Amino acid sequence: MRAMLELKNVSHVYVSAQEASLAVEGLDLQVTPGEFVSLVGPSGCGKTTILSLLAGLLVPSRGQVLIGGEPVHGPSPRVGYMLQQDYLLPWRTIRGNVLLGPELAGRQSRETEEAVERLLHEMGLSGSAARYPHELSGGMRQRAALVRTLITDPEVLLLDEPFSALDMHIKLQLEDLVHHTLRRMRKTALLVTHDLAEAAAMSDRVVLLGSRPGRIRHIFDIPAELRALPPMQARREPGFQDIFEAIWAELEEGEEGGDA
Ligand SMILES: Nc1ncnc2c1ncn2[C@@H]1O[C@H](COP(=O)(O)OP(=O)(O)OP(=O)(O)O)[C@@H](O)[C@H]1O
Repeated sequence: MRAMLELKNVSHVYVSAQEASLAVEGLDLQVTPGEFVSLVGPSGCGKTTILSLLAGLLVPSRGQVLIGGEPVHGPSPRVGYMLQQDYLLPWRTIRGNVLLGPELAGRQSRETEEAVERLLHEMGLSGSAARYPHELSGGMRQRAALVRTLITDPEVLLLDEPFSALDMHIKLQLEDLVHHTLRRMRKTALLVTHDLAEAAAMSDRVVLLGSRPGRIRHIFDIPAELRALPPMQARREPGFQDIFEAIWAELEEGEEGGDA
């Protein structure tokens, strides 16, 4: 099967007037259509750099970055981004925020409006569509941000710590909702997170990176019986602790080896 996301021997150097620093080196990764993959690793190992390369916000210093088999030449509507901060426009209602993407793309239609209402309903936001962002809780705002990302129908979602600013119980609920929605829509997703349990509960595979420079240390396949479950349920399975501890042990080994 052709990869939806592909990094081929990718390295990236940040260059400033004072110095050049090698952020990631020799990355090879393929993510198949509909797969959910997480990137974990110590601070500074290049997780955000990888998302920026895939989003077309950075050009790799070496190697190739491909989406759907095509080289990335800049931001593309095939790719949606969800971040820790929701970046909802405070002067627009939730519905107005969600409709911004289609408006800018000149794709306003009855179908789009119906799709917005459907997604708002699925995210439990129908009753809040006419409210402004400051009137909503953090979890509701992130659900609105997810609707805004999904309404442009990207094939790929890049998720940069989208749950990290939320209270634990809201975070667990949102993990389930995002997992369910992306699976149902058969989206390909790459999640950056510092939370190893979140990565293990939500993903098909977990990519562990080492740092200085960022390199792939190990790729963990999540057992099929866990993958079939919603994240909250997967966390309660006996096999969950084993995979969590395997990732943790590998992360610690890297740090002891001066990798962090
Ligand atoms: N704009 C930049 N200019 C110079 N160096 C940068 C820049 N952005 C990132 N770096 C460096 O590149 C490396 C990778 O950074 P990146 O932000 O991708 O890591 P990360 O794994 O996302 O970190 P964190 O987990 O702390 O968010 C780090 O050493 C960082 O200092």
